[in-house]
Amino acid sequence: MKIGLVGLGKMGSNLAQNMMDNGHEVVGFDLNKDFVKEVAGFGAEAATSLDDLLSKLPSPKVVWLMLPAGKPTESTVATLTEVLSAGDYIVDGGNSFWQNSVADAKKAEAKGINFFDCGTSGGQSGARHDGNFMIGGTSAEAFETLKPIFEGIAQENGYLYTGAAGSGHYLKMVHNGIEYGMMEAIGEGFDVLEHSDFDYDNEAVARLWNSGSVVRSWLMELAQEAFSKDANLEEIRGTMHSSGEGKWTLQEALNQEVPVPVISLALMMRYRSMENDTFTGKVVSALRNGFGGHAVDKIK
Ligand SMILES: O=C(O)[C@H](O)[C@@H](O)[C@H](O)[C@H](O)COP(=O)(O)O
Repeated sequence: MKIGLVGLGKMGSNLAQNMMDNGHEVVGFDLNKDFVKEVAGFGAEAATSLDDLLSKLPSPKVVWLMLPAGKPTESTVATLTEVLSAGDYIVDGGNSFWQNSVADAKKAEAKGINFFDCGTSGGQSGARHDGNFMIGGTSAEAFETLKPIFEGIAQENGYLYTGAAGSGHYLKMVHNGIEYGMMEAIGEGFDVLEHSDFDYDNEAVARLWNSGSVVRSWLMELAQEAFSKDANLEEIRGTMHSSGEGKWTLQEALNQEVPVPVISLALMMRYRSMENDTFTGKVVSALRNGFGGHAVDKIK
């Protein structure tokens, strides 16, 4: 199949190579010309604009987006919905908010365009080989056309058509909520070890836990790899950025009145990590001092 891939950053470029390895042709476009050059070097056909990309695709056209969630994806989907024809396909492979996907699908489907929201997991290595894909969209019947692509680029059992548009990105959102909780628990465990009176070797512990223990996992393997390069992670700060999916999971859980204490605290810890000091801390410290005369740490 010939696929138009828009967005050739780390994920898009790896996905392009994965698609080509699996016998598909890729026409690639990115606003960054260097990225286009790079995938052309791997054998993809280079497009100079979105229009150029579309002109190089046979009908029905399959246009796959690997763009940052939010404006870049939304504006590209809006343009594609205008210019594509009934029977064409849009696949949003980014981390879009699921309600945006529901709205995008509605507009596309009103013109007869098939819309699929595809949560993509497995990081950069998953995009390159044996990825994991959670796909909602227009219909199971329309999905049959895209199936051969997923058969090749996903690992065995690594893709699922989950039903109506929005359900793919909804599932990816919850997946990432779980990811927040798991990573926070791993981080906290190593923090306790770090503060203990014993002298643990973090890399050796991660390797041990990866060798048959209950908490063996890809995340633990990544921890092992990180500790192998920097035994106590002295070179990196503990600020934990977030792109929104943990927040969306919590918001959805609140809407549905589902208790998610672990995910919500993991998210709060990410926010806390972004501040050196907190106003909460100052207020609590002042109050302790007020009622109990407890010491406060002065800034100067
Ligand atoms: O499953 C995955 O491969 C990851 O979840 C991937 O999609 C990405 O690394 C996260 O979106 C980061 O999310 P945060 O920036 O919110 O941690």
